[in-house]
Amino acid sequence: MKNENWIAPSILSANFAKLGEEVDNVLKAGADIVHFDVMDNHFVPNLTIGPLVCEALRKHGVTAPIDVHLMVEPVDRIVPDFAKAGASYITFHPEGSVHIDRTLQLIKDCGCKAGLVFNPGTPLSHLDYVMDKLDMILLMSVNPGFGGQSFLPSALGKLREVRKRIDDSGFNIRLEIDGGVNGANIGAIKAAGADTFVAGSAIFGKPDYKAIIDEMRAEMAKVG
Ligand SMILES: O=C(CO)[C@H](O)[C@H](O)COP(=O)(O)O
Ligand SMILES: [Fe+2]
Repeated sequence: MKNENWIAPSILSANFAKLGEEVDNVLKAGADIVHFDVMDNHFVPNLTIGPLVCEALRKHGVTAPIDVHLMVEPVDRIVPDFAKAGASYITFHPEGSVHIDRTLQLIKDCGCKAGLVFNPGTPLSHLDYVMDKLDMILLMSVNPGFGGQSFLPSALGKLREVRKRIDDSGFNIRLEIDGGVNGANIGAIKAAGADTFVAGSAIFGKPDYKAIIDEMRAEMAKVG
């Protein structure tokens, strides 16, 4: 199954002092979904934003899907709060949950789409018995915790492997890549099988969001 390509700006690199405006502008510039990085200063050495900010974006009028990437441990306690706050997708790292299957079910029971996130060094065996519960698989192409890092090329082989697993499964699961994505590497990333592209510093670091999003789409179009 072939999904539309989605560009997902990571608001980690946005100007938090005017977040509503930043999200409006990036969506107006052609972004498809909003990538929302949640860090707890425990699972990763950084501390960011929680359900209150997600709710504030919804109250501000954001209607695009919000893709909540939970870099927290433990995961379950915060899932219902994000669902109530308006999250569309909730993804988490297997290392953050004692019972992966239970957490995926919890996310779905809360009315959200569910996904698993793999650090560069996390084995794909965590996928083995849960493919039927997944709406998204997110591969990290940096170690999580900070924006602005360089893309790890080992992610390309891992993407190809997961693309095959998804296609073989017959389920409609999005394949998202996160970390160091930019106009220069997005074509190779798409060719390796991704359909959802998180980019933080590459978009918010530029003065013209539309120009960089257009460039990313043009680079993807080159690989078909
Ligand atoms: O989850 C993340 C970091 O843990 C971010 O989504 C990611 O790093 C995006 O930022 P950039 O595109 O600048 O690498
Ligand atoms: Fe992320």
